Amino acid sequence: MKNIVLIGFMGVGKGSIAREALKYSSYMTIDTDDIIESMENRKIKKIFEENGEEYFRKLEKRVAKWLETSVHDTLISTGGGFYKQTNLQKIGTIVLLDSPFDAIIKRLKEHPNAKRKLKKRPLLADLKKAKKLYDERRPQYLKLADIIIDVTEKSAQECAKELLKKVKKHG
Ligand SMILES: Nc1ncnc2c1ncn2[C@@H]1O[C@H](COP(=O)(O)OP(=O)(O)O)[C@@H](O)[C@H]1O
Ligand SMILES: O=C(O)C1=C[C@@H](OP(=O)(O)O)[C@@H](O)[C@H](O)C1
Repeated sequence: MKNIVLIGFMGVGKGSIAREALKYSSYMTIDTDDIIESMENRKIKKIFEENGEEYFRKLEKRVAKWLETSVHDTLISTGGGFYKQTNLQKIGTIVLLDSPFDAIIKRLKEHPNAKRKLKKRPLLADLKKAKKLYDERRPQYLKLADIIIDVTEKSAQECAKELLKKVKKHG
C-alpha cells in the first residue's frame, strides 16, 4: 500500500483522523511532530524557543527523507508546515484536511484542554498572525493535494471513513 500523507493547517485534525482511520484499515500510523520530539527528546514548543523555526524545518527535512526511503503502508500525519518539503509526492498520496480558519480555532477553543492545545503550537500564539499564515498556506495546500476532505462539522470517525474510501478510489 502506498503511504498516505495528511497535510493541513494546525489543529485541523490530522493526528486525530489518522488514529481513527487506523481502526478501519491495516495501515500503521506515525506523526512527524512525534518523531521530531522523540529525536530531540523535547517538545516542539521548546525546540522553537531554544533553536528557532529554521532549525525545526531542518529536522522536518530529515524526517521527510527518511519517510521517502524507509516507510511503507503508513498513514503519516504531519505538522502544518511539513507541506514545504519538496519530496512530499515521493512519500505517498497527499490528502488535505480542509476547514475554514474560524472553524479550526472554534473547535480548538471548545476542547476541555483548550489552553494546552493552543499553547503547544507556537505559531498559534498570535491569532492574527496565524490567520495570515492560513491565508498564505491554503492555496499551496490545495495545489499539492491529490485528495481533499472537508472536515468541517464532521466527526473524526466520519472523516476517517471518507479518507479511506477516497484513497481506495484514487488508487
Ligand atoms: N473531526 C473532529 N471532531 C472533533 N474534534 C476534533 C476533530 N478533529 C480534531 N479534533 C480535535 O481538535 C484538536 C486538534 O486535533 P489534532 O488531531 O491534534 O490536529 P492536528 O494534528 O491537525 O494538529 C484535538 O483536540 C482533537 O481532539
Ligand atoms: O504549521 C506549522 O508550521 C506547525 C504545526 C505544528 O503541527 P500541527 O499542525 O500538528 O499543529 C508543528 O509542526 C509546529 O508547531 C509548526
